[in-house]
Amino acid sequence: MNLFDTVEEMGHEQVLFCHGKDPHIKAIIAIHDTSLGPAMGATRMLPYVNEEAALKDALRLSRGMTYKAACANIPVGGGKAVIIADPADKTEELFRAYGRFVERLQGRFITGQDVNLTPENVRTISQETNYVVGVEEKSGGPAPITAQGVFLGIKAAVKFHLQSENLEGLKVAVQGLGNVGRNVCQLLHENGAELFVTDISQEKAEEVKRTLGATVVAPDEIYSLNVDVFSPCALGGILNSQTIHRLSASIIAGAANNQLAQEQIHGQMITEKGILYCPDYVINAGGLINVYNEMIGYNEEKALKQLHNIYDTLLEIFARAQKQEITTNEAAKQLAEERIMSARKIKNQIIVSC
Ligand SMILES: NC(=O)C1=CN([C@@H]2O[C@H](COP(=O)(O)OP(=O)(O)OC[C@H]3O[C@@H](n4cnc5c(N)ncnc54)[C@H](O)[C@@H]3O)[C@@H](O)[C@H]2O)C=CC1
Ligand SMILES: O=C(O)C(=O)Cc1c[nH]c2ccccc12
Repeated sequence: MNLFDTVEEMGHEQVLFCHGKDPHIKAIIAIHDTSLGPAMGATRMLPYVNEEAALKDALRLSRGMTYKAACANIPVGGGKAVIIADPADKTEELFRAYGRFVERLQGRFITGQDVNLTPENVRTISQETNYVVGVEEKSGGPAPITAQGVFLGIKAAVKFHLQSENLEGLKVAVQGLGNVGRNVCQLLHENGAELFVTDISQEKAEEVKRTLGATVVAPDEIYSLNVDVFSPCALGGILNSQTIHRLSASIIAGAANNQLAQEQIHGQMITEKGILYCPDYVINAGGLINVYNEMIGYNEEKALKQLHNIYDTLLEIFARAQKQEITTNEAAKQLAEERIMSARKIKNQIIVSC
């Protein structure tokens, strides 16, 4: 990968390679765009197969955060960080060292808990920096709010694509029953939907079967079920050339980040199959909305209003995509870029007039 060509093409402002010998640490902080405000994005820890995979993840996730904030109409920018390590090798020193890197950015980047980090790990990071939000005790964690946003997204997609405002009897396949997926299942069940679920944890699947009457399937079977909605709430990259042709759902609406393995190619394949795709960074903005409001002083009414905007924003994106004959992903990107451009113009006007 030619690094500067890639960041130029993707539009990143800054990429930081954080390295330390004692304690040993390798982390990448990617700051995509701060036109709308400081870059926000949670930190994940994974034993990436190689450094290029880690960099790609950080670059793509941070750009997704910029679009997420812009589509949610929140005045923050996009960033994301990855710590390259096996979660089995976590130490207090590692998290403290990472916290010092974040502190040195003096608020240009604000982070929190993502894949493989616990609230305790985030508390350790916050011993070295104030630029951490969303530690569980304060707000109950962002996952339940993210799930509410996904639920609203499913409702918007059902209204647009199936011309129905009622979820009664709707068949939904949920992949991943973690903090978000489990809550999505609960909301769907309460609204009369029929659930088909999978998780690599048999225990989690059994719990949802027992409490919500869901049908449990093996992880690989989730794609080919005869359902109305496929809701990916586990991993990224699951919409690819192997899986898309197996789908019979007419709507894709889930929480996972980076669902499309390759945005253009797979976004197009989905559209050609007549499937309505809810762009991941639009439908899963609830977590960001929650931590942002926590940061500025939580006001429930305001946070819920922003959350409910996910419904209208998705309807606007679906209509735009239909009208211009583009993918929903392209329509969402257009909307985000328009908002960022106008924020930049206003900033420049202020600078010029001073
Ligand atoms: N927690 C939040 O507020 C937000 C989460 N997201 C994204 O949503 C997704 C889910 O997040 P959480 O629920 O917080 O994570 P989590 O780690 O609590 O849950 C993920 C679940 O997926 C399961 N899983 C992993 N591989 C699987 C496979 N191959 N097949 C089936 N199940 C599998 C895991 O066993 C786990 O139960 C992630 O991609 C995350 O990046 C996005 C925005 C906000
Ligand atoms: O939506 C995402 O991918 C996020 O990273 C949202 C998020 C959850 N917890 C946080 C803490 C600080 C900044 C963003 C987040």
